[in-house]
Amino acid sequence: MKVGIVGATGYGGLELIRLLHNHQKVEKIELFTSSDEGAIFSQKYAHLKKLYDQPLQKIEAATLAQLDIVFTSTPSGVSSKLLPPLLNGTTKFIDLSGDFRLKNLEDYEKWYKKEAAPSEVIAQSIYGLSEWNKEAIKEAILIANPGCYPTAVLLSLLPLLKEKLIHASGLIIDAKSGVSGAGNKPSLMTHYSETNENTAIYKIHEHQHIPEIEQAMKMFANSDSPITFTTTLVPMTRGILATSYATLTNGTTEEQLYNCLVEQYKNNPFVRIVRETAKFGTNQVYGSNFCDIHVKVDSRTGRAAIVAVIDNLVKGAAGQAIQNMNIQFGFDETTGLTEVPLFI
Ligand SMILES: NC(=O)C1=CN([C@@H]2O[C@H](COP(=O)(O)OP(=O)(O)OC[C@H]3O[C@@H](n4cnc5c(N)ncnc54)[C@H](OP(=O)(O)O)[C@@H]3O)[C@@H](O)[C@H]2O)C=CC1
Ligand SMILES: CC(=O)N[C@@H](CCC(=O)OP(=O)(O)O)C(=O)O
Repeated sequence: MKVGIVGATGYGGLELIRLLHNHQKVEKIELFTSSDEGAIFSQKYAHLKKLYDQPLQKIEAATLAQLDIVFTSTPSGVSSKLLPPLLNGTTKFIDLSGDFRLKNLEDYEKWYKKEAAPSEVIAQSIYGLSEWNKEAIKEAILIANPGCYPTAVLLSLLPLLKEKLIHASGLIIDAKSGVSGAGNKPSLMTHYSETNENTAIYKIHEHQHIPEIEQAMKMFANSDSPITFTTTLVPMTRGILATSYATLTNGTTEEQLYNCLVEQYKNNPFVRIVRETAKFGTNQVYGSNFCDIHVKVDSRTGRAAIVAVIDNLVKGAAGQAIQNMNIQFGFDETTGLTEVPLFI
């Protein structure tokens, strides 16, 4: 099949290339840019020399229409305008930005502080949380790939909320991310001298992933309590660790939480439930499409800590997007995604 990547020069785009390179069903990868048409890709990225010595192409509807699938790995606020005129009913699109995730346009404009995508396009987009929306993903023409933080949070909490083993109200979610989550555009936020030897909380109670998490909790677990969600930037390149603190419903035991997660994901190769462990961290999923989940009950307080780790660029972005492509095209879900985590 023929695949296009719009935004190939960004971190999400580079990760799509790395993973699609070894995908058995992909015969051709075409790369598109909005800013550097004609540039030889491997001259921008030396690690791709002899692999991608091809020119970056202009984003044109007619060119994209010849491809089976196009990934748009462009910033929120860009995808909303770029993508709608490219839709042709045949080529499938997977967008990595936040522009087609929120069904309520007012929510988008409030949290992203940008103009929303056209409502008719939002209406046809399918939320690409692979493990929870497979039937809809199979039929989708436009997939809104989930945000990196929501992926970790939702995979770990949805089964427990659905089975009412934890209270939906009063959920506190403390998530930490590596700096690549902010993309490759330099900023004061991600400048080396601001991130090295530092850990900083940001967008407190204002993060754009709050409405996305709440929307999916309602959609998949019929739970509509507001969440407290905070994000912290830590001095590492990749990785998200999201810890949720939840009050247990009457009599829930650690065993029940564990069994519920195991049962939910028994046929899902990328979600691993880790039982006893001395430590639990982002390096156990580094470079891979795994989401690892660990739960621990505090009997003194009646609360559980539910922890999830992912690689933000893989399960949090490009890997999940390819998993969705596999589901859409009827390939084995793991095709091209069998990398063992780098760990050390
Ligand atoms: N980084 C992460 O961990 C995650 C990112 N995401 C989302 O994925 C998307 C891509 O993220 P990421 O790769 O990190 O971002 P980057 O900033 O690294 O890359 C974005 C790319 O988009 C292209 N672009 C910028 N402006 C335009 C435009 N006006 N028209 C077309 N293309 C444009 C640029 O390429 P060029 O100039 O060549 O066109 C740029 O390289 C974002 O929406 C992000 O929110 C989602 C989950 C995780
Ligand atoms: C570390 C870091 O800065 N992460 C970004 C994640 C961006 C993202 O995924 O934004 P979309 O909703 O547009 O996809 C953030 O917290 O905003």
